[in-house]
Amino acid sequence: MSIQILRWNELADVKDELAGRDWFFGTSGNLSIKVTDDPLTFFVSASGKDKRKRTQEDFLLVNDAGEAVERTHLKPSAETLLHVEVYGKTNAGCSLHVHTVDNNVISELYADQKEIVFTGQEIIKALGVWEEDASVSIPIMRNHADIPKLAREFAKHVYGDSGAVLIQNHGITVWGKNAFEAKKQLEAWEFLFSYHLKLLSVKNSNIVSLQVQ
Ligand SMILES: CSCCC(=O)C(=O)COP(=O)(O)O
Ligand SMILES: [Zn+2]
Repeated sequence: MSIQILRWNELADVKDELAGRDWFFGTSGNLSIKVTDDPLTFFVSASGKDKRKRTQEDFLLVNDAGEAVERTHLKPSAETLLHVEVYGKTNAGCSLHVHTVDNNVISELYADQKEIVFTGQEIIKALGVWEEDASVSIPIMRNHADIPKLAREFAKHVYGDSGAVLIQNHGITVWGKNAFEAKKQLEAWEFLFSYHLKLLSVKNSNIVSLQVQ
């Protein structure tokens, strides 16, 4: 099987799994997977598609400028330049971007701090951190409608072959060695966001019920 078909299927399978989690609200989200290093080419999701559907037009091959390398009527994701930054600055092989309610709420709640830190959660090991009572943090950056500007700001947080960035009231982008590693990371961050919001909500309702007693 050609490397292109292998990578296409790998990305399509990850897309199906994220779709199964209902992480592609209203056509939001985009995904990419590296195909060749020199010259850089990668498959990126076509813009505006319903990412819950699996079709032959889900991805197109683009170059290091995020432009289609073959004639196609498909448009690369509007946020392809962020994927360009990931492959330009790291050795990552896959990048995933989803908008969830939890990642948007966390990004809004902690926007002023420009990051959120999590400590002492077992799931942190899925992020490759194995020390006892370890902490992990994820940067939170402002959203920009201008995509080249968004990509330039995003690039400031891109280093290391795996990583993650929250974009305020927009979504999370993660990258990793391959599709499996990127998805693992995405699931770990979303677990931490969901846990944190649930904890805040339980604590808050306990305070309210104590006040009314
Ligand atoms: C419909 S959400 C607005 C665009 C966006 O943020 C996104 O992730 C999806 O854009 P794409 O061009 O990749 O479909
Ligand atoms: Zn987006």
